[in-house]
Amino acid sequence: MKVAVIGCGYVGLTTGAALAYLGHEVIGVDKDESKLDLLMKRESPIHEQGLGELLKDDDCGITFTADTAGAVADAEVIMIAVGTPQKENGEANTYYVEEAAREVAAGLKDGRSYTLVIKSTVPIGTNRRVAHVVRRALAERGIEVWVNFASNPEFLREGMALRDTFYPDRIVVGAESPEAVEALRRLYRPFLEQTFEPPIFLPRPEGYGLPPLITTDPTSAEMIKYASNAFLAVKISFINEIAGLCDKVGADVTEVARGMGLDPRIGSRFLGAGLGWGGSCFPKDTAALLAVGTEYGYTMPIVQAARDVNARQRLLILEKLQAALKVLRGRTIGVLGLSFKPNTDDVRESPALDVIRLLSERGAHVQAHDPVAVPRAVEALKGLEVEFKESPYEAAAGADALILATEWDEYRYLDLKELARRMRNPVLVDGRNIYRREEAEDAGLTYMGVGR
Ligand SMILES: NC(=O)C1=CN([C@@H]2O[C@H](COP(=O)(O)OP(=O)(O)OC[C@H]3O[C@@H](n4cnc5c(N)ncnc54)[C@H](O)[C@@H]3O)[C@@H](O)[C@H]2O)C=CC1
Ligand SMILES: O=C(O)[C@H]1O[C@H](OP(=O)(O)OP(=O)(O)OC[C@H]2O[C@@H](n3ccc(=O)[nH]c3=O)[C@H](O)[C@@H]2O)[C@H](O)[C@@H](O)[C@@H]1O
Repeated sequence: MKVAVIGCGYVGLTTGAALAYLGHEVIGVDKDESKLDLLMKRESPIHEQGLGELLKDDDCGITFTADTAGAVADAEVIMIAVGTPQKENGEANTYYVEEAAREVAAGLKDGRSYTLVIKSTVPIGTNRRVAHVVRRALAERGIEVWVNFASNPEFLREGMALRDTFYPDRIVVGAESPEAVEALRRLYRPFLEQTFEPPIFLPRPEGYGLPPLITTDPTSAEMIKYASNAFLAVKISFINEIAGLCDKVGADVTEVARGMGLDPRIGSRFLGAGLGWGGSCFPKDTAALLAVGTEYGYTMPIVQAARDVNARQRLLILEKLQAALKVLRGRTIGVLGLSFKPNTDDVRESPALDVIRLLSERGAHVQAHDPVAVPRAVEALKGLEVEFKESPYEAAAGADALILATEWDEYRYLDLKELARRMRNPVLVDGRNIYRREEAEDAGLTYMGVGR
């Protein structure tokens, strides 16, 4: 099928490249010139496992342009995957989605039919709103075009974006018209039936079954997306709340999570206590859900509490440091990890950066390391005096304490004795609970985890 994807960020680029690999004729549109320059050279503007390889793969014939109207004219399916950032009042900003919709409408051809899909995470009612925007624009142009609208929320995780796209847990389509559902069923058939030959670097996971296609109305589809993210955020905040109590009573939250997670009704995933959640989605999507509630005069105390607990997690780490060092002002603190999670260079709402900001506010000097996210962190932390180091050992050198903020694999196998030797004061705050206490203490470190 001919597909146009508007917005080549994490979602648009991953989806577009994967659909092109399946054999669809995909054209990706973006307005960001520096991004487009890289894409034209078939280089990935984001650090995402396998994406660079996929873009260079002969089977992935995706092309790129800045011209939305030209890209959509002959497309059968048009996907909008632009950002929906948080507004000051917490609401999701749908400006970019509506702008993209207007640009799409300007390119549609008289007498043709299209399926217009919203992949961005958008507040309830946005699909209807976009339909209105497009129909009005077409009426102004005085042309007759049949547009079938669909909401097709995305569930991929950064760092695993291609894996989640090729091997999804489910595909959700919210549409009023059977034509839209049929178009998306055709588009995704190779994923639904797993009939494609997996890319060499992305083998089909063992035991992976076929993903269900959930068809529903657009409003429910929009709600599925927000409810899923909010639930995951609540789950992490719940274990973090338990971790705080574990600290007080002397239990080990990793043991508690293991014991809880074996109950299939609970499940073991997303019970990792630590610095809390960040990223471009949980913070913004929980805020957006609360804002929708407010619009209807409806409070959502569980989602609110998840956010409160999450904000408190960052402060708890500082309290641990204060307990160990007494005074933070004038201290040197090493920070390992800057991205909001491993395997990505995304630092949006990163817990690591929040901790660095708090440390700087309290007069501590920070020296940080990250395997890939330093350039983005430099940008995000502009104005703060943070030193960026080439290796984790350099980040530890001369430090009064070291905080493990992001659990990159390379931090799992550090020579802890060497870290301790390089530090002025060998205090290790394990903000992701990846080390064993005995191992750290044997290496001469004073160990502090979260909830253990
Ligand atoms: N990042 C993630 O892991 C996931 C994100 N989402 C949702 O998907 C949406 C997109 O997120 P990301 O891909 O992370 O955003 P992003 O910020 O990485 O990419 C958005 C892209 O859209 C481009 N853009 C904006 N307006 C445009 C226009 N009028 N025409 C063409 N291009 C335009 C921007 O230049 C940018 O490259 C958001 O609503 C987000 O909540 C959903 C699931 C996962
Ligand atoms: O809507 C989105 O954008 C996406 O948001 C999340 O994906 P992502 O933000 O990429 O990353 P996650 O793996 O969910 O991690 C989010 C945050 O939670 C933290 N986390 C995760 C798991 C855990 O046990 N503990 C924990 O603190 C991570 O460190 C990270 O800061 C969801 O997992 C995706 O399904 C969704 O599509």
